[in-house]
Amino acid sequence: MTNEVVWKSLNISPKELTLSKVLRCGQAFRWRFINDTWSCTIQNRVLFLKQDTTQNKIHYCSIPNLKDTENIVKDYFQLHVNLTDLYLEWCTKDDLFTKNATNFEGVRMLRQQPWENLISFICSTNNNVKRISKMCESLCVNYGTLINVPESMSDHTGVKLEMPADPLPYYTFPLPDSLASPSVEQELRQLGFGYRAKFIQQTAAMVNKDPVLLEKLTLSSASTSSSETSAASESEKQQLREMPYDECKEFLLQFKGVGPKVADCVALMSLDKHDIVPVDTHVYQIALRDYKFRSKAKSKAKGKARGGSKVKETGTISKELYSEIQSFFKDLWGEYAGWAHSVLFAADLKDLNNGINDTTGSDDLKKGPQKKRKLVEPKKKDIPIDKVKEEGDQIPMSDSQIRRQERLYKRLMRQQEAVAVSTIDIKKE
Ligand SMILES: Nc1nc2[nH]c(O)nc2c(=O)[nH]1
Repeated sequence: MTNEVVWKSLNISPKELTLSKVLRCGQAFRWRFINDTWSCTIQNRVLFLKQDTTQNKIHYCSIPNLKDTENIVKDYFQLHVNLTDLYLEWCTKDDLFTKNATNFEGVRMLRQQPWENLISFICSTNNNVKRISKMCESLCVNYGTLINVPESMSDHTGVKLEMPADPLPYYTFPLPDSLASPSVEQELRQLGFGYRAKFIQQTAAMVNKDPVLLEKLTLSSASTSSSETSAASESEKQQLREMPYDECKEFLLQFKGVGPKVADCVALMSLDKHDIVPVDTHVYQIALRDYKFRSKAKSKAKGKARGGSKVKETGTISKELYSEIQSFFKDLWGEYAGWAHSVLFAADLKDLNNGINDTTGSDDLKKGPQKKRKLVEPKKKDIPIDKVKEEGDQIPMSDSQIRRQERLYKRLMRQQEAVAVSTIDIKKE
């Protein structure tokens, strides 16, 4: 590899893209920020980004210096979508958006690789951003491929550049074949993944043994088209990004550890389903607390209007309530509802708020009006929405913690329809 790096620039204002918000708002989990530079491995390169808000520029370069990096950046941030116009539209439609999105400009939806996104959100079940990030990093370090970054490089004019000093090497996110072997489950347990270890290994094994699944989930370039060398026939390929939402969701739900919320996060964050709002505790709380959402089904059936009463003691909600909340936001914000939700999700995260939202002194996210819930058996068809309370915030977790989580989780998973809706736990980071 030549030690030459070429920094290039895109003209883009913080209103259109604010890296410090977007790369920390619970969509992607592997971005590092060192010496004013963001970096992450993406499609077999390390991508470096610097934002200059005064000049309305984002500088980027990659190692190795590959020709398609500009396309990768534009595609990853979906720069063809005018976010300023979308904010204006959401503000016109929704006064609360106007109020809550203040200071949250430039939060756009990333367009991530579906395979990585799927595994990251399997990790996100009952978890917080910090721990999800540690797990993703751990997957890369243990199962990814090293990308060598020289300490010093020159730019294309020969001027010597110091790369941001980073003590940690860069690894790619592992492909399914690296995670598919049965021994991976035990290894991941030892690394502190708990019950997620099994889901990751099983999902990887499913994808690894089926060329059609592999093709659909591991897109090789920024485009939606598949590679010409694929073993899958045209009809089998049916690209997920072009598929209708229902079919796409059905496809995602076949994987282990994937429930409605995880599937919706992948549909929104990787597969162009821009209108989809993944419903978890926090979105549910935003609906109740800020939007005074009330379930119509409930008020019709029992003459009672409080949506809050619909989260059962099991911490689950019905499929109907899940779709009711999803439709509520879609009706409110329109075809980019999923993007709008991400702005409010970011605004609700304390890490991005310098503690402004730190009303409880202990949580990742603002607290809603919900009562403490006991964990009891959910009914069939209920979707677990709430966090399972965790005692520790560090990985590896203790064996007893893992066993406890497994017991709780298995109990929920036993129910026919009660597949996991992952949440970010609300522990302080
Ligand atoms: N509803 C959402 N849930 C999330 N979890 C997570 O890690 N990110 C999100 C998100 O953006 N929305």
